[in-house]
Amino acid sequence: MTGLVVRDVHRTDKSIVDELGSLGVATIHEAQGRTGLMAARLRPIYPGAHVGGTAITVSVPPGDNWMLHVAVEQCQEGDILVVSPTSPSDAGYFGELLASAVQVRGVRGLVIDAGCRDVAELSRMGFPVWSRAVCATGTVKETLGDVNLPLVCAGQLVRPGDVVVADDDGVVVVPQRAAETVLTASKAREEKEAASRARYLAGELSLDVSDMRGRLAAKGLTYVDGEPDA
Ligand SMILES: O=C([O-])CC(=O)C(=O)O
Ligand SMILES: [Mg+2]
Repeated sequence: MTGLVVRDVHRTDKSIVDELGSLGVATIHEAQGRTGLMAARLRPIYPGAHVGGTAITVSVPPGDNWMLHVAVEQCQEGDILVVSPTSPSDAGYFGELLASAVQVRGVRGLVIDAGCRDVAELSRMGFPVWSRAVCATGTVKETLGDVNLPLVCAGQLVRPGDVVVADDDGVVVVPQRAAETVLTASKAREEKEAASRARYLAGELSLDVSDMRGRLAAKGLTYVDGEPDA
């Protein structure tokens, strides 16, 4: 297909998105059954960024950022741009100019399985990007792609309007239909970890806090004095 598709988005409820966005990527990933995590090659361009938002998906040809300009018009407050090239590319698709254009529209960040550039300016602007490369190579505006169709980005299926949360640990996608359930499970996990943390800080061993001793013994772990038998 050579034609361009720009589709309307039905976004996840904002209060759920914002609550998920306040939780860590590792927590959410665990709470949704260790699913949804994008490949570890996506790294933040500066440390400490932590955002949650609704996905605007952009499928782009290698070395061509035209569809990003088309996508800007579709963005609303609370969105995160999720960009994936149809073939691998490290080119610098996105920089401070495009960031200016989307930041005024309330976009919270960019996730791109390709390159970005102008990272000093992006850092100064406080516009977070998770990318597979930082690369000054420019891109052209020649070939159409798609905006707001489901796509695969860094190994994960992302549908427009899904929840995307990103922090120093990586990027996780929460499908819109599961968002409320995953939020509940994530909050429960946070509470459980808070209780464990308090016990660790009080000097208890994780072996006891998590009842591991019986399972270790069942596996045959033995404690010996001196040298183990050869
Ligand atoms: O202009 C581009 O193609 C990408 C860029 O550097 C910017 O957005 O500032
Ligand atoms: Mg630039």
